Amino acid sequence: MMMMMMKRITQSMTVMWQKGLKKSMPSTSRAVNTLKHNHCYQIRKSPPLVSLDFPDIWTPNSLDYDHSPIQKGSNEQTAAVIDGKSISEEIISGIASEVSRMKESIGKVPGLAVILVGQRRDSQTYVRNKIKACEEAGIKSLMTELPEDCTEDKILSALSSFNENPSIHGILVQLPLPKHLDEEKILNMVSLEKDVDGFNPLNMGNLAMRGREPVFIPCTAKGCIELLLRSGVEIMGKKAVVIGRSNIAGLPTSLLLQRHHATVSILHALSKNPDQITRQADIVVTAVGVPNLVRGHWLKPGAVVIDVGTYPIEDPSSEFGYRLIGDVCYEEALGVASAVTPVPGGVGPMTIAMLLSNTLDSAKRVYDIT
Ligand SMILES: Nc1nc2c(c(=O)[nH]1)N[C@@H](CN(C=O)c1ccc(C(=O)N[C@@H](CCC(=O)O)C(=O)O)cc1)CN2
Repeated sequence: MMMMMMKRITQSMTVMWQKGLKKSMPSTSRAVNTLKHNHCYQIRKSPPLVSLDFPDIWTPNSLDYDHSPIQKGSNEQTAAVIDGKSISEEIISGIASEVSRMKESIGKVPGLAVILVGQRRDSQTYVRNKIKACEEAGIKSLMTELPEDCTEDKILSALSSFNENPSIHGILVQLPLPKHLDEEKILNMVSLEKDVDGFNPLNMGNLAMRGREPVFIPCTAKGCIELLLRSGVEIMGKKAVVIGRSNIAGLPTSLLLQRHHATVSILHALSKNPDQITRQADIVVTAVGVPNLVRGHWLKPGAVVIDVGTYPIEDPSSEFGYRLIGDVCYEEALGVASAVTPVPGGVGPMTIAMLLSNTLDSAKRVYDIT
């Protein structure tokens, strides 16, 4: 009975839709031909896909930047500092124990391969830190360094040999790549089962889709969620704002927060009145690399703030002549938020811990260890 009623409703809806369509469609073929030449016909074609390929440039004109002086220590500190460095050390020490058990039981260890192209100082530091962390955890690492002007073929051939190497369970290409290289083509070449960065579009697509599981979750996004969970922050049902929509950090973090059932808004360089949107958020994750973008008054009292941004500024007094600052005006945030990650020592070390965790998971999958 129910089925029949449903069928009738569907049929009558189809008839109504067709009638409506007929009304708006010309009845003779001559009229159809005439329409093909005017813009009404165009409306029935799919609209062109809007490209995301322009860079999100955060200029003072695109945003209501607040240039008022930073309120250093004027408010009493309400926020706890989320110590990403020590949390990451704890995680890496757990990974080291698992690796040592794996070695004892099957005589194998996880292996990570890193490809670094060019001489960017920041990329060199991150890769050095990744290799050092692998050593601490007992993970084998291989590294291929290529010159700035290397050809795409050189990278593809290095990738192909790592893809085939059974002692390598994770492969990453350090980003960004020099401009002349086709990042998409290169990342597509990383075998899905070894894509520990989670940047293969199939992994990212599966992360975005209901009922699908990515093989790997991008490390920075995973690190942000891990920091929230380990700090006892509830995500389900909370309003989260992610500032930035990069493939490396903003996009996967917004997808992962959705998976954890937050209500997610994404802000970018063309967003209007970003401060009004962030002020409603329980959780703010910012990943744009604009120093001090998020001022104290951008935050709701008690919000949790995760700062992914890192921006080097000259500092002759520091060991390497520079120091890093984040997207968040840290001193102001401390007086408004309930918890804040510092830069350095917040999300950065977690990115590396999550890379090791993905590499260990990959090896466990290969050797069928639970
Ligand atoms: N292939 C990838 N490329 C890039 C990624 C990535 O996840 N995969 N993310 C960023 C850079 N990144 C990892 O590669 C990364 C950034 C920062 C840190 C970190 O530990 N930062 C420290 C400070 C380090 C310093 O002394 O400069 C901190 O914040 O405390 C680790 C990894 C872009 N590219």
